Amino acid sequence: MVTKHKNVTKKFFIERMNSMTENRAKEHGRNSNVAANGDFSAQVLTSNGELEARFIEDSLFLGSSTPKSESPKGGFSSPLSGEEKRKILSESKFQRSLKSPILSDPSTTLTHVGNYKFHEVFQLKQGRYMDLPPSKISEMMKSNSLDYLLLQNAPTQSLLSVVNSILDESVERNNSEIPHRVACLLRKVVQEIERRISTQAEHLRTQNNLFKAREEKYQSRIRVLEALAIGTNEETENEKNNREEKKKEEDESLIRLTKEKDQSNVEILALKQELEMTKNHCLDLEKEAKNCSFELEEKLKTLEKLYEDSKNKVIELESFSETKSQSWNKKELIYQRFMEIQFGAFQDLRLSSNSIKQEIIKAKENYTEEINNFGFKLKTLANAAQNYHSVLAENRKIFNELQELKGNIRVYCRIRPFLPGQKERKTIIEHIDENGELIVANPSKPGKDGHRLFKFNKVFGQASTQEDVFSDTQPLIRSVLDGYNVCIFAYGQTGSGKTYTMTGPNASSKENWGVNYRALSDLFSISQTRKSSISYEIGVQMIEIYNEQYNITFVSLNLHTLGIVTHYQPNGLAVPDASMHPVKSTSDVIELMEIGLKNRSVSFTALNERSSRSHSCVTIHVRGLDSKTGATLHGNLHLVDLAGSERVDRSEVTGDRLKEAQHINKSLSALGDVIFALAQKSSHVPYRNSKLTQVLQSSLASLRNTIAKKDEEIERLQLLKVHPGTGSLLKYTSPSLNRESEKNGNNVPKKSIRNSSSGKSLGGLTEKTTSSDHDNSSDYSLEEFLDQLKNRRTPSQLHHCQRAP
Ligand SMILES: Nc1ncnc2c1ncn2[C@@H]1O[C@H](COP(=O)(O)OP(=O)(O)OP(=O)(O)O)[C@@H](O)[C@H]1O
Repeated sequence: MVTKHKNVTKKFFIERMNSMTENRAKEHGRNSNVAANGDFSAQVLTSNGELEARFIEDSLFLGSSTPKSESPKGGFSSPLSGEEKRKILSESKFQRSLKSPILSDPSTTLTHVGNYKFHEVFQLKQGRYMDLPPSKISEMMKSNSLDYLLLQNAPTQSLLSVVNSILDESVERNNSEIPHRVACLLRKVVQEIERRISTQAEHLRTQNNLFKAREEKYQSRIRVLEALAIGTNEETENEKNNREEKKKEEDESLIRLTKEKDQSNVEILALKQELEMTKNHCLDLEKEAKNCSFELEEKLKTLEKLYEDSKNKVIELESFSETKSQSWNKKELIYQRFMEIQFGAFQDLRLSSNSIKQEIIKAKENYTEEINNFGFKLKTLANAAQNYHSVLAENRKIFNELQELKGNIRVYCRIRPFLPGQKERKTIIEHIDENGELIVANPSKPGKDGHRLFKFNKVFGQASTQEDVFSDTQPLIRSVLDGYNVCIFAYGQTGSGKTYTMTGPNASSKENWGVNYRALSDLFSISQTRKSSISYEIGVQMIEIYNEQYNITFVSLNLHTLGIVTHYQPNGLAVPDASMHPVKSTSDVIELMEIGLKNRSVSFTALNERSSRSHSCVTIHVRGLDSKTGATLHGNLHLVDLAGSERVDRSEVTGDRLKEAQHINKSLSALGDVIFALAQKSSHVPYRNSKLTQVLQSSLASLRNTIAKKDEEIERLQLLKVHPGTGSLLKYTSPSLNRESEKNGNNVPKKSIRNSSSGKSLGGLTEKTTSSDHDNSSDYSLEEFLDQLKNRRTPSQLHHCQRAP
């Protein structure tokens, strides 16, 4: 059985080798007799343990296929002996199975060597070697490339072919002599071949030893296997299977290991790269560490310095805090003392606050008591206040009755002093009585005729002030606020001081204020004192009458001519377009009146540098509302500054100025007529004879009622006669127009009536004239006006007188 197994194994090897040989032979395209004969020269065990039989064709012996060779084994004829050839052949037979790296694939050896192509060299045909010139052979021999390549890289078969060719050529030519150089070449070739053979032989010996060892090994295995096979075929089979499985596992493990190895290699590579990177990184870190350490050293130095500084500062601060704490300790002590004082004061305060509290309680009680008393007193006062209004009304009534007793029409005379620069003359004023009598001297007439007596309500001398003049007017202002109409006229010849008396030289100083401003100022002050019971509204109108035409002096500087007013205007001027300006204070009135005065018509005359050529009329309307009763009061105050009257011949005026003078005189005569008619209770009062009387119609009409019926609306008329105190001026007549006054004997001395030589009683109007002479220097128109009052002369007569030379 063992033998059988041996044969099977041997057979297996043989078959395997044959198949390989066949394949090899196919590759080389030739028939291998050796394979066919089942001859194999060697067995090769691969590293995997796989037996592989290789038939290695040795090209060295394939050279026997050369057609020229006579040798059945493909040998070649050479000078070698037959023994040597056999030896070579026997050795070749064995070595044929060996693989020679040099001879294994001649086709793959160099095809290009240096500048020479290998096949060119070995394609040199027979006979050419001999034909080569010595120089060419020498060159070839000298050529390292040829020599080297020929020997080192040329296939052995080729080398042998070359040698054979050379030898064959030499034999054919029967030339026993071989050129030296060829011989050298041959020797070299032969040497190379010998070297190769010896190398191969050495290699083969080594291989042989190896094979022998392996063979022994395999044989021992075979023996083991045979033993095993003898033991049990099944086990063998199993073992075989196990072996195969093991082999498979080993293969798998090998593959796995290989993979693991590859993987490990990859990992190693990655690790190496990582290591490299880490090294670089470490280098960078080292650099950074160096830099950092350098910086840290610097910082350390700085910090040390700072530490030193801070140490010093700490020392300083400690000393400073020491001093501070000492000062604070001192302060604390002071504060403690202060607190103690404060605490003591606080205690005192608490005590005093308690006492104040007690006092407050007491004061509260007193206060309550007083409040109660006050309440009681207040009730009494309320009762008194209730009575106050009735008392006030009573007072007003009594006051106005007193005014009426004094006379509703009053005439005052003011003597103007000499003006600075005026020629000093002897005054004609001889005596001024406190009762209103004025005695004027006429030096041109001797005896009794040289004196004239005039009677007025009051005469103001040359030394009288604006205040003195106003003092007698003042009560009338109160009457306006009580609802009376008051008319104050200033008349007199040009330059006698009418405007001075009514307005004053300038409004800037209160001392110089005339009747107008003082009256208004009084009006406002009285209205203020009464405002708790009566609230007043005050308005102002101002017009001028120039050449029998109206000018509304507040409107503008341009004169504004209006038509004649025909309708009756109660309590106001009969001029519809004269605007009413509400005023709140005296300054408002001053402002308005200054505008009016600027607009007033003035011109130069021989008697007065700046003569007022118009009648100026300021009307103040007062409306009072009694807050308790709701009753309303209406009163108005006319302040009339009449134009200067003059004798036309004396004033030496002509043209427009003459016309102005005539208009002025005419209107003054008309005023005299109206007053006379009113005093006479005449059925006809000639208001329409002049614009002046038309404008004042409503106010003058109430005068008539006053005279007729005492209970009705009362009008008061005050005539301020102003004349210069020079000797050249007129004899004067003093009218007292109040019949009631006359009855009471208040205003008109009986003596005057008795002594009247030329005058007649005119229903209460009396006059006393001590001289009937008409002084040429007298004021003609005024004279006429007064004469009219005395003699009831008609305006036509007056007109006639004016024309008389
Ligand atoms: N009582 C007085 N004291 C001082 N100067 C006075 C007095 N009265 C008038 N004068 C002065 O006399 C001059 C004439 O006065 P005023 O202009 O008032 O007269 P008049 O009567 O209004 O004149 P006319 O009728 O022409 O307008 C003025 O310079 C004025 O200052």
